[in-house]
Amino acid sequence: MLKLPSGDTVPLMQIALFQPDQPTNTGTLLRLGACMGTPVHIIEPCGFPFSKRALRRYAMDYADHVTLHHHADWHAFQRWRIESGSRLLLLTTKSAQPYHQFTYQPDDILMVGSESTGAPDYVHDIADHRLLVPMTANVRSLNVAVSMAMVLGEGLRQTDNWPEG
Ligand SMILES: C[S@@+](CC[C@H](N)C(=O)[O-])C[C@H]1O[C@@H](n2cnc3c(N)ncnc32)[C@H](O)[C@@H]1O
Repeated sequence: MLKLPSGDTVPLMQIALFQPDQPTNTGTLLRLGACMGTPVHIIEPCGFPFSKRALRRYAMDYADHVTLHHHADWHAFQRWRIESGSRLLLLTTKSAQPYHQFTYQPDDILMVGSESTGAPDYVHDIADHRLLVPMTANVRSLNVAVSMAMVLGEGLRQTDNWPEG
């Protein structure tokens, strides 16, 4: 759920980046959030200095059009998430659940792991569901932003929650 300043809540899919390493990927995901009207949560520590200047450098002016939540650490994110009551869906190559055969809810939180190490066990343990984008054999993984774009697209398609142009 997204809480509006009025206190009302609206069901809205949100995306979360667990300890991102690469500012260019973070910029791409912020741009995705800006274009899809999807709030973005960034969970520290990041592998780069997090600043308004860095965001504008990598997300350009799209940084001005995204609802961004910056969490000091995993515990801060978890506190917010539990209060939100939304499901946490972790995108991971370690799942056997294909993302396109999963049923989404309009207020799901889609999370990606860091580029270098993915998500640690404690995130896997707490996730409500873990989703895989099926790949060909002998490859390791998709780019983090590409995997999120695919899954977010399917989630928005199923819930018919596209942004109004
Ligand atoms: C570059 S990958 C991480 C690779 C990392 N070395 C590992 O072992 O998890 C970064 C993130 O992209 C997402 N990702 C990449 N490919 C994926 C796939 N095929 N299915 C689901 N998530 C994927 C996951 O969230 C992953 O944590």
